[in-house]
Amino acid sequence: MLRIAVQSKGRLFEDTMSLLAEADIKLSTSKRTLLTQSTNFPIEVLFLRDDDIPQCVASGVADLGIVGENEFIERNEDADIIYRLGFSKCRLSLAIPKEIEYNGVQWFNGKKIATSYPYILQQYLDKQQIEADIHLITGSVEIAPGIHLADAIFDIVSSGSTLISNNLKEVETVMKSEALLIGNKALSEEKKEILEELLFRIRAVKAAEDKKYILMNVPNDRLKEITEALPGIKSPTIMPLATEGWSSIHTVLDQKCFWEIIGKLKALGAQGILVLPIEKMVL
Ligand SMILES: Nc1ncnc2c1ncn2[C@@H]1O[C@H](COP(=O)(O)OP(=O)(O)OP(=O)(O)O)[C@@H](O)[C@H]1O
Ligand SMILES: O=P(O)(O)OC[C@H]1O[C@H](OP(=O)(O)OP(=O)(O)O)[C@H](O)[C@@H]1O
Ligand SMILES: [Mg+2]
Repeated sequence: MLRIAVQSKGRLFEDTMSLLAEADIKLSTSKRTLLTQSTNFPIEVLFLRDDDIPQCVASGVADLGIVGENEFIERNEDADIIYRLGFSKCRLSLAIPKEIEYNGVQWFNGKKIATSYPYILQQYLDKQQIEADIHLITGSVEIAPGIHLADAIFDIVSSGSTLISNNLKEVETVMKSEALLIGNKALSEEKKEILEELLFRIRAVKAAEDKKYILMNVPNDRLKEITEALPGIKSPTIMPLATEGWSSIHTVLDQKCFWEIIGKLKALGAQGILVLPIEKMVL
């Protein structure tokens, strides 16, 4: 049985639980315990604070973990990055009071910077040859300049709205982050096999993300133009309709180019366009 450490509550929790659910890993959710076994897959889930996940995986207490890249790098623990999960995207940035005129990273020399990420910040400052005083705080970092606890902050930014509401501006982006699946470096062969099965499912779920299955009716004399306009995963499926002179085209489209393509297809004579979500995709 594989043991995976996940965040018990917070920013990573919901996406992590949805990913496991979409991979058809059922958990007994009736009682909220620290450790829950799956009822249909050889895995058990250990719920922890995200700070503790890297060490737990590196030491082998858990075989796998799902944690933010920022936290994984900060903890500097020896574990493998197995898969980049693509959710909880954010960045770690330096920010300063918005009225200050900023003239480059040298501004931070001799300044006091509040952060929960001292290791990543120190590495960055060393690289930039800046000497600053790092003030460690574990939460509400953005308030620090406002209460004269520090001159600047180094923290997570996503939409930037927390910075704005604290009268701060982002001046340097130090690293980008997303949720990672990390793994212990010495998994047994049996555990590696379970991990492969888990990865197979995760890949299928991820491949289907942002993809749509579309079907439409097209007059046969437009088939060539319409199929050429479709950037499907392979060539589309074409089937004759009961109505003489018409066919049905089925294909998979990227959500990103969806509206652009749909407009083109309609203009080329496609009718009755149906768009369906895809649950999983095995490529
Ligand atoms: N605003 C955001 N947008 C996107 N991702 C974020 C955001 N804030 C945090 N994250 C990501 O989610 C992770 C967990 O954030 P959260 O705020 O839940 O952490 P926490 O308060 O340290 O939780 P815990 O109680 O588990 O220690 C962060 O390490 C980061 O990778
Ligand atoms: O750029 P934004 O979209 O505003 O996001 C950034 C904020 O999000 C996180 O805090 P969260 O809201 O999770 O609260 P927390 O401080 O309790 O962790 C993070 O610590 C930042 O404060
Ligand atoms: Mg934490």
